[in-house]
Amino acid sequence: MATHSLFLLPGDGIGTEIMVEVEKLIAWTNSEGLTDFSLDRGLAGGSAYDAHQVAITEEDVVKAKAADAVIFGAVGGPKWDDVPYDQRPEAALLRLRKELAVFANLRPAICYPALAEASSLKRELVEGLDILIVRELTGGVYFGEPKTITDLGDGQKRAVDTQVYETYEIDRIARVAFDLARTRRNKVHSADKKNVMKSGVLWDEVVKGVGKDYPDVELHHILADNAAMQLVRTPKQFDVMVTDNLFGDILSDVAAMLTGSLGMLPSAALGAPDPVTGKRKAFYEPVHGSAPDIAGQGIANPIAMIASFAMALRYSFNMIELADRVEAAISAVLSDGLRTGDIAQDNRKTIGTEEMGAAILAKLKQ
Ligand SMILES: NC(=O)C1=CN([C@@H]2O[C@H](COP(=O)(O)OP(=O)(O)OC[C@H]3O[C@@H](n4cnc5c(N)ncnc54)[C@H](O)[C@@H]3O)[C@@H](O)[C@H]2O)C=CC1
Ligand SMILES: CC(C)CC(=O)C(=O)O
Ligand SMILES: [Mg+2]
Repeated sequence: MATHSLFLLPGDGIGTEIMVEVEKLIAWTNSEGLTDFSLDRGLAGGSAYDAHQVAITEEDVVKAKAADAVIFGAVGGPKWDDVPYDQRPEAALLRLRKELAVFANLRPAICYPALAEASSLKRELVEGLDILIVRELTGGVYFGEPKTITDLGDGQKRAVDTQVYETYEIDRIARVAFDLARTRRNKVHSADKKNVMKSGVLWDEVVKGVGKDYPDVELHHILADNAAMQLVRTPKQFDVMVTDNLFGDILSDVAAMLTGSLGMLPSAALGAPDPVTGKRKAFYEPVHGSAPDIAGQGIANPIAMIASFAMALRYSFNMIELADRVEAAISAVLSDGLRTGDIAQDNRKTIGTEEMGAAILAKLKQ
């Protein structure tokens, strides 16, 4: 029997295209005896809806919960704009995050040296950039109730989303951020909107309380709108940024562009360690979506997906050396000048998804 189980959910659009490249990589690490992964595959999002009229089947939710790690591509697309709201593709993702209770979303934004020119910011602003956004993933306004649209008559409607946080949810994500800061540059920025939101007031109070247990870590408060501005003004002032579900979603897309492209940003979503086994539920996915504008053309950048798999090696399986090797292979192909369209500079020749995946695998084999 294989030592570790992976459940693959490619999803929709470019999700399916980039997952193929990760599968090739896993086939190689397994064949070399570097890993011993068993693989199972399921459907999520529009692909599940087309097959079963649900965003994800109960069977696939059970498999996701049982796996040592879930590797997820991306879901969504205009094809499913008119499906019932609770079966829209994104519902699969939110349900999996909630049911796996993977509350801690690590979104590292690293600017690879060869890509300093690919960012929309000046080289000196992003060269050497290494920041980590720690996003709360299972609470806040994406999940809060009530969540309704009410018909008021006279052509008027009222839409309500509810932002809710409880102390324990803020406390546990803050501890993840402080613990990670200790392995980095000992600095945490906590971003909220305490000037206008009660949830922000509680967020700040709890984060400051947790900060007392980490006197060696510098804690800075920042309003989330200013955080967005500072990320593009002087991004290197940040080390770890902890924030809620909505602000983390937005701020991590901003951070992505500092690295050259949304196609570069991986993520890990982790649950609390099991009190008996110490194992965490874990969910790995690129930060980007299903990119309907380029889906089906074979031109998506697979790096965020492959780097998400590297995060699985690091965080779920403690295979640090192999994770380092995968990341070094990514860095090496970029240094060789290989580029997908999203990270190409100066009308440089570009390669497709498959060629980029193959080039990374070839570097790994060296
Ligand atoms: N985790 C997930 O499954 C997510 C799903 N979505 C869904 O994806 C769909 C499309 O959303 P968008 O707002 O367009 O966001 P998106 O992230 O799919 O695309 C935004 C832009 O970035 C480009 N891009 C993204 N990933 C890329 C890659 N790997 N290589 C090259 N270019 C890349 C796209 O071509 C597009 O121009 C929607 O249905 C949305 O709900 C959005 C974000 C996350
Ligand atoms: C369905 C969305 C919440 C996905 C997204 O944009 C994200 O998690 O970054
Ligand atoms: Mg997002």
